Amino acid sequence: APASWDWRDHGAVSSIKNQGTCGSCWAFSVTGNIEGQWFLKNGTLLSLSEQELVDCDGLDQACKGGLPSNAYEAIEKLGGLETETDYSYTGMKQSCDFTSVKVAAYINSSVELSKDEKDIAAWLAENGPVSVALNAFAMQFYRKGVSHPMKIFCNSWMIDHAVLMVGYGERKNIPFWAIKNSWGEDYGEQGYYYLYRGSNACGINQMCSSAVVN
Ligand SMILES: CCC[C@@H](/C=C/S(=O)(=O)c1ccccc1)NC(=O)[C@H](Cc1ccccc1)NC(=O)N1CCC(N2CCOCC2)CC1
Repeated sequence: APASWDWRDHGAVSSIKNQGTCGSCWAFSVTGNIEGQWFLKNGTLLSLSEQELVDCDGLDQACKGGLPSNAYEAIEKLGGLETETDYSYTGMKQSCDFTSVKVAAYINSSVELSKDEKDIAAWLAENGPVSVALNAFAMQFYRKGVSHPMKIFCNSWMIDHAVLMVGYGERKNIPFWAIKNSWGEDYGEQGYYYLYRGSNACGINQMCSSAVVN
């Protein structure tokens, strides 16, 4: 795998979004992954709808949380995702307003990735941004630089947030993951969180997944 990679350099990542007070991070993680998969298959970068998942994904709990694995299944059943413009974000659960006529992107299946950070980096560089989940404790106090929280402050078994891994590299010999968050542009470094790579920090390696677009 390349020593570093960043899908933002290849046009596969949409702009930073803001989930607001709704616990819909799981939906943003999944739309970010599918935006990347769709771009790499069809050459078009779309901004896809999280609100469709909040309102219409009955396997998840809208603003009270969800799992990417459930969301992929729900998207397959619904038939795809509408664009952010067609089904815009309100940050509150409403009645489902999905219409298959407006589907802009669809998926065929999904995959769970290896839990080995070397394999995850190789998969990412080859296939696109990855939906990941982690313990977000350190993220809440993050401002800039490569976050390397002590294990006691970032328990790998208390995973409570879902985000999008868009790249990896090294800063002053410190290996990092570049992570797209959904807490707005003012968060961290222009909306991004940089986490130490190589010690399974905060459980980042535990739940890596991606949609598959054939
Ligand atoms: C209230 C939900 C908040 C929301 C988004 C987080 S957040 O708001 O961005 C945030 C996270 C951490 C600190 C501060 C803010 N978190 C989630 O959606 C997290 C994300 C996650 C956690 C663990 C593994 C994978 C993904 N998921 C969850 O919170 N849930 C996962 C599914 C679970 N279901 C219960 C019923 O039976 C089926 C499963 C409900 C809770």
